[in-house]
Amino acid sequence: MSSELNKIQLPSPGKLNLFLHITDRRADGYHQLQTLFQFIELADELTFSLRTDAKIQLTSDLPFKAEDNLVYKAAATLQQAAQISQGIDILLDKKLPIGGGVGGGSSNAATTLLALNKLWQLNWSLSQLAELGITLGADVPIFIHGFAAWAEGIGEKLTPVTPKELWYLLLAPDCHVSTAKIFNHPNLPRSTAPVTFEDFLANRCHNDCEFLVRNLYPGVDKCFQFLNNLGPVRMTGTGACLFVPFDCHSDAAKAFAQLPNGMQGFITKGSNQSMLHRCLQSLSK
Ligand SMILES: C[C@@](CO)(OP(=O)(O)O)[C@H](O)COP(=O)(O)OP(=O)(O)OC[C@H]1O[C@@H](n2ccc(N)nc2=O)[C@H](O)[C@@H]1O
Ligand SMILES: Nc1ncnc2c1ncn2[C@@H]1O[C@H](COP(=O)(O)OP(=O)(O)O)[C@@H](O)[C@H]1O
Repeated sequence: MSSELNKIQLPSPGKLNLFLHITDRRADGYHQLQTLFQFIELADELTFSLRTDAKIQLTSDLPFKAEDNLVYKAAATLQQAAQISQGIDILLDKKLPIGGGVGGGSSNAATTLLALNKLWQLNWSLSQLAELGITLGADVPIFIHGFAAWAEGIGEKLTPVTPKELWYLLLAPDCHVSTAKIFNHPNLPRSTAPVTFEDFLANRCHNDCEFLVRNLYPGVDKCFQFLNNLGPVRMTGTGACLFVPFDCHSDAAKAFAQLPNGMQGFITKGSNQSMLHRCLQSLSK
């Protein structure tokens, strides 16, 4: 890559938790998980342009202060950790549902760390960036590493796996589920016995948050019941998004066509390598 690089545009893809089991709760309140992360081809877009001063300027149409955005926090945290006096202009074009369990905030933070590592010529390793990233959100490391993974711990112990790259009908119910609210709820199951990848392949896995979220959010339950007529539904993360797998695009499209007006749905493909990393690889050629 050219050392004169001063602008870069990168995708920031979402993820699905193909299953999510809670196996324990740590003394600090965080939950021990087993989950399988796979990327989807649906993505936000971020544009980064170097500034001549040290300011970090973020433009987005999200309805909260730039300083509260994980993109800004990622840039500021890296700038401080690397003791860099260069700044950045960032434009965030949001396409992923917010607070939906597709990990948009964490993905945006990871894309920011990877982009600034290049533009600020820091040469940090992926492991260094992931270590910094986990202080911003539990899912940042998976987006930094960019491969589908079996995850344990709080989501940071990653083993690459290659589940089938199916097509998904993804539905975003019209509500935001707070991750903290679900994890703090007394009725959340917290002692699912550990499973293996073979259990996943044999369809012996589920999402431990799903039942509770459907109970607390009638809008999620309504979408769940609708999708249940189209195929095996599952929730991603702590919700609210739901997905149904299909073997091919045309089957997913047929199901999509049956969505009632007003339900926000997407057809997207699962991917075992993040489109961000495919893009970074093609830039380095
Ligand atoms: C559980 C997952 C699975 O992908 O849910 P989604 O957010 O994607 O729905 C994520 O790891 C979530 O990651 P993220 O949304 O970044 O969570 P964080 O900001 O780190 O944590 C939000 C809050 O959730 C709780 N929390 C989070 C992760 C975890 N393993 N145990 C927890 O108990 C903590 O109370 C924490 O304060
Ligand atoms: N760049 C960002 N994109 C989305 N949400 C963000 C971002 N920065 C901060 N947030 C905050 O993080 C919360 C969780 O957002 P998101 O990552 O989309 O959820 P999830 O982890 O459930 O997929 C939002 O409600 C919002 O307040």
